[in-house]
Amino acid sequence: MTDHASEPTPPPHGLPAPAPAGASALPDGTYDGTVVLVTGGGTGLGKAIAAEFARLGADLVIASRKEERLKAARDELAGLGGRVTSVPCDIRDPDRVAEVFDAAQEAYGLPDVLVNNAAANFPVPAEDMSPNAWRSVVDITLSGTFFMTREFGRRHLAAGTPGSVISIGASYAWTGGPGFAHSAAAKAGVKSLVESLAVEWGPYGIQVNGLVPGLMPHEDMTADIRGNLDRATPAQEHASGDRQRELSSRQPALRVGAPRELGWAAAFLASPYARFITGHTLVVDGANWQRRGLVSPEVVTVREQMGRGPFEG
Ligand SMILES: CCCCC/C=C/C(=O)SCCNC(=O)CCNC(=O)[C@H](O)C(C)(C)COP(=O)(O)OP(=O)(O)OC[C@H]1O[C@@H](n2cnc3c(N)ncnc32)[C@H](O)[C@@H]1OP(=O)(O)O
Ligand SMILES: NC(=O)C1=CN([C@@H]2O[C@H](COP(=O)(O)OP(=O)(O)OC[C@H]3O[C@@H](n4cnc5c(N)ncnc54)[C@H](OP(=O)(O)O)[C@@H]3O)[C@@H](O)[C@H]2O)C=CC1
Repeated sequence: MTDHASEPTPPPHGLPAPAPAGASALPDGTYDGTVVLVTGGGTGLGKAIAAEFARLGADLVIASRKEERLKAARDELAGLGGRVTSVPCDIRDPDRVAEVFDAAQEAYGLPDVLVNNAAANFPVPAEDMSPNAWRSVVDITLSGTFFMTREFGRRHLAAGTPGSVISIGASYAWTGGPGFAHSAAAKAGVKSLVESLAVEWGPYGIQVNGLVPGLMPHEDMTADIRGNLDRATPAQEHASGDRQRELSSRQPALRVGAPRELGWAAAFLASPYARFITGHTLVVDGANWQRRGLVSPEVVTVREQMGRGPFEG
């Protein structure tokens, strides 16, 4: 019998690194002749998702509020493959949403794939959250996602054509998100929409799935979200540029995710190789959301974590 106790244990090394940028598991040209609409496609994870579709031949439509960002991303994405157009839009406004689809149809045709990536979020203790702060996050994240999805569904039902919707979620849709009550509630709504609409629209050939990123730092992160990461890591780590290493040490994968890993998952979910997958939300986070310790850590209130004093009413 082997005495395992006497064998030295190799140090943990985490999950392997992803394939290099520019690689793809899907055949070249998988999205040739296909139109993909990505909300929030001008920044961060939305841009990374759009890039993977573009590499596989898709024509892209990216939509969000800020025209300058969209233009910069459009130029970047245009170098990857298909054509790219951008349409300024606040997804909270159903009329503007309809105009995005009109513009997309005029440019390339009715989008075959919709990626609901745009969302809003900032950490705030629930007792400090103003009604407008709540509404802003819930309206963008949940209502905006619904308005986009409804418009996509209506147009495909009218045309009798199939389609695929991917809505970007967050793992606190299952767990709750202390300090992010508005966003967690909205993302729980998004997950529920995925499940409802997959059944409603399956008979019409429309797939509806969710896709959840883990910690995937990128240069476009808002100051609010970046500030939250700063709280999670010691100040000297930011100064020395070692924050990435510090963040990695807090993940079961012993590394953070690369945005392209989310892009690859999106490209798979909307592809011909995933036609029987619908109503599902796929989590791409190296199992971080399932993490539990043998011993529970000490409770620290959200106010304390954010360095806030007592509630002042
Ligand atoms: C680390 C864990 C992450 C968990 C996973 C999820 C991640 C993400 O979702 S990351 C995506 C983050 N990206 C964004 O949020 C991009 C878009 N966001 C924004 O543009 C702003 O953050 C926005 C939502 C505040 C902008 O919406 P807009 O309607 O233009 O907002 P206003 O500036 O008018 O503000 C509305 C309302 O919200 C209050 N508010 C804004 N920031 C904060 C804050 N940091 N803390 C508390 N309250 C905030 C603002 O004061 C307004 O309320 P009133 O003052 O009562 O009018
Ligand atoms: N980064 C992370 O660690 C995680 C991210 N997520 C989710 O991933 C997705 C992408 O996040 P990430 O790339 O990090 O965030 P970003 O802040 O980079 O992207 C958010 C995008 O949404 C757009 N947007 C915001 N409000 C509106 C609006 N009212 N109408 C239209 N577009 C809007 C923004 O563009 P503009 O300002 O031009 O309108 C921006 O392009 C989101 O759904 C987020 O909730 C989930 C878990 C973790």
